[in-house]
Amino acid sequence: MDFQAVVDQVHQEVTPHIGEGKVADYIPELATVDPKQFGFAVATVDGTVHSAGDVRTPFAIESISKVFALALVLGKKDSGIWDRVHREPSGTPFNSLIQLELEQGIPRNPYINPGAIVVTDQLLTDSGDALAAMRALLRAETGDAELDVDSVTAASEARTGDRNRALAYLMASFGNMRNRVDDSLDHYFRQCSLAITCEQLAKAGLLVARHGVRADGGQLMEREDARHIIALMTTCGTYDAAGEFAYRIGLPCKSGVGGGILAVMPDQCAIAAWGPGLDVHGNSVTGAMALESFVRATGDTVF
Ligand SMILES: NC(=O)CC[C@H](N)C(=O)O
Repeated sequence: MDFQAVVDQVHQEVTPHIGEGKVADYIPELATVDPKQFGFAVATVDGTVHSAGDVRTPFAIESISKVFALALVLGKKDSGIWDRVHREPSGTPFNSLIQLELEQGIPRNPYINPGAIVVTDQLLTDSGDALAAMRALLRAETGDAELDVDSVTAASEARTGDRNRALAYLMASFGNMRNRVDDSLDHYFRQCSLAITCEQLAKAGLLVARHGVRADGGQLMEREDARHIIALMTTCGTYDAAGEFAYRIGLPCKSGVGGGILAVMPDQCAIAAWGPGLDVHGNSVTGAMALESFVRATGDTVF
């Protein structure tokens, strides 16, 4: 398939819509991002990248980091993580508290905020430094030794992170946190603030598309673990819009409020779309549009 032609077509189709949606403003630093940006990149499993638009502009990875945190935790056998987080779609917003109390502090899945905080807490226990582990992984998979946290965004997340604190302390009250709540949250806020470009995200996503095989050929996790990560992207990766994403796009996706969406076509490619304007569920408007257009052009879905 001529992926570059497909990527160019996607870019052309989305261009009239660039700027649509609303940038996240509950994290003040994200509100300063120019909404009139858009990038689209496809990395095929052989490592080739095709891209168009603003594909070398860094943006905050936000909740897409949850995929990589889970990969690192699953890469270590017997972490016991599935005793601490379930695997069902929540049908609620990513930072909702309601279900968490009703379900005794066990989050519905690892891709909503409480689930991701538990995963980061586990990674902190396993590695001694969750942020360092994730940054090292992303540096290795993207080939960019400079990839790092945007400290202004991280400070902004921490300053306005009361909802995440409430989630974490509620879980602690049920005995579902292993480290000091503030320590785990510090790693969580910084992992969300890692700055990544669209091209880099597509490359890093190959880790998932290749079922755990790293850029250097090593195996981060077992093939079955990667299959689980992909399944959860389909059912929970875009929160209370996961059903709509499966219907419209038909690819496993993980979104973040920085406007990025990572999608994978297992054993074929990883696709990254970025547009800062979000819909009411916190998913990128142009990112979703781009993925829809990509699937229309290729005819490839997992269904
Ligand atoms: N959906 C998201 O990207 C949420 C991540 C964001 N850092 C938060 O914790 O609220």
